[in-house]
Amino acid sequence: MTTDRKPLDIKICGLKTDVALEAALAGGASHVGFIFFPKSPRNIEPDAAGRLRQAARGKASAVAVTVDADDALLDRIVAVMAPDMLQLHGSETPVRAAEIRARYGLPVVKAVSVRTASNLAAIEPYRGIVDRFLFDAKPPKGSELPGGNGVSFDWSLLARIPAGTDYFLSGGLNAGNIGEALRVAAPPAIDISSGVESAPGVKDPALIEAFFRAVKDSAKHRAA
Ligand SMILES: O=C(O)c1ccccc1NCC(=O)[C@H](O)[C@H](O)COP(=O)(O)O
Repeated sequence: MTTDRKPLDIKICGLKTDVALEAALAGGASHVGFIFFPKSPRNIEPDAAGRLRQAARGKASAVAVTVDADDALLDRIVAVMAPDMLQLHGSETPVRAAEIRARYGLPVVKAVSVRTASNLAAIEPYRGIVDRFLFDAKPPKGSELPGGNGVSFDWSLLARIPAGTDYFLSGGLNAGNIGEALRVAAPPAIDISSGVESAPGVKDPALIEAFFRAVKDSAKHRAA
């Protein structure tokens, strides 16, 4: 059987070490993400991220994740790390997203937090401005992190997204639930962070490998 579906993009986010990066690349990550948010256990300095992104060059797209960053921080990240893509994971407006895209000439991913169908309407003003969305769960009460909380949302809500919308399905994915997530939402791309960690901010190569294996197994399952 042949299919004209694009291969699934897979982003491993919150990388901080060579070992974790190697595991992500060995598994076949299309994207590797670096978090620039001091409150996060995954926070990384631009020069360290630049060294890792250099090792990923030609193998995976490097994504710089920021939260309502000002131009000074973005200038520094872009100059030092040279990302392929910018992920905006805060309350950036469509105007701000457009400014950032124009200023750096880089593709922009806008994170949107989802709990109910009405949250998905939030993407409409960003259409034609950003290159891709990332649908994540709303952070649990009390969390200081807008992402990386290991919480998922109702994937069936994504059935309402207009066909052709490019997005990462994110939030609470792991080797145990990715098969079901792919079956329910059939997303063009997926993103994972805490589901491949042994402790907050500590990526576990064995969990990364298990995640890629689960993705492959589920694809085999669906093709059979
Ligand atoms: O991961 C973080 O610590 C983080 C902090 C601040 C903004 C964004 C953050 N993560 C962004 C991501 O793209 C995560 O991969 C995404 O939220 C999914 O995380 P998880 O539910 O842990 O898989």
